Amino acid sequence: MMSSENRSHFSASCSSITEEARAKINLALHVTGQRPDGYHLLDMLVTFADHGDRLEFMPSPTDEFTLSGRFGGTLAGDSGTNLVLKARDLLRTAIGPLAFPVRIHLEKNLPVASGIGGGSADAAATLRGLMRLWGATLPEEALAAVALRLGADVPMCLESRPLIARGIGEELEPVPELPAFAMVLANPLRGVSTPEVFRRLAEKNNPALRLAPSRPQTADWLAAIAAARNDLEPPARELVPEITAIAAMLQANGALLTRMSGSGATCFGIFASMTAAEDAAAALHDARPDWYFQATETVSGGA
Ligand SMILES: C[C@@](CO)(OP(=O)(O)O)[C@H](O)COP(=O)(O)OP(=O)(O)OC[C@H]1O[C@@H](n2ccc(N)nc2=O)[C@H](O)[C@@H]1O
Ligand SMILES: Nc1ncnc2c1ncn2[C@@H]1O[C@H](COP(=O)(O)OP(=O)(O)O)[C@@H](O)[C@H]1O
Repeated sequence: MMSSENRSHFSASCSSITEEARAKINLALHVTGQRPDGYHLLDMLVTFADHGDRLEFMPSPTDEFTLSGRFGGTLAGDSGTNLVLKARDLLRTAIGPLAFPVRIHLEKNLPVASGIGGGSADAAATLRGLMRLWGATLPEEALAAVALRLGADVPMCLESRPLIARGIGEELEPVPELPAFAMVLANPLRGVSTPEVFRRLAEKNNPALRLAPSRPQTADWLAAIAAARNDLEPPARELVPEITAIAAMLQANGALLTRMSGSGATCFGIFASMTAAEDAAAALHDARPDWYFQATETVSGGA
């Protein structure tokens, strides 16, 4: 039953709050070791796309969760295990009685289990949105701990701006010099299991990521990114051979640089302009209408 406090929240404000859950892109991902608990130590250069899922939050007499969007159906069957609801429940426990019932709607535009952190971005957007809706404040460390419990990528998705992430993703350093990139995200719509890719990794102690601290020019950044790696790409390519094909398609359509993001299978191509990226995405869509191609501009570090 709803308490009188909850009822007053519901009647006082039926306006909704929206949050963007931007796709996360690992421009580089170096696996540098493994912790005793099995988690891998990573060095990552990460940025975020101006494209992603969209969440809406509003007070409600009872908790509710609904889904829509191109990939909403993929998650509909197991909404009980959705990271959005895990984030809501963990935050509610941390906040206490202020956390009245909510209706949450998730427009799922990002492919699931695709290396661009859709679930992590949704969880982070839920933390941001519900903090606003509930008018709650939590010490920064407490919020960071809630985020990390939800997944290694959730702390960086809370930030959603260019950064270097180390450890398993809990050590974050902003990169304000990173420029925006015109990009195409490409995915053959075969989900990849992150633990399975890590299990197949042949070498766990690889050289760390080395980037000079300040490179304001896009061409310099492209050269630095090209010199880095995604160590998860070879094992992911074994699991999903289409990754090799999709990277070649991006290149054939004018990408200056292509790489896989996260544990795959999404690959990104960086283009000279948004017009070039949009033209490439349209041509790729015509070639494979059953795959996912999305032109997007990434956020700049200075934004
Ligand atoms: C690989 C990355 C790179 O950004 O991205 P995605 O491919 O998921 O997008 C992430 O580190 C993924 O983070 P996230 O998706 O939150 O992973 P979690 O749910 O915490 O972990 C899922 C499983 O992956 C493995 N895992 C994950 C992270 C890590 N540093 N080492 C690991 O070995 C573990 O087996 C873990 O049980
Ligand atoms: N809101 C959500 N969006 C996507 N996946 C989710 C969500 N909630 C739970 N999951 C589960 O989390 C796993 C990882 O999903 P996702 O974050 O999309 O992967 P990745 O980080 O590789 O892009 C999937 O197996 C999926 O079933």
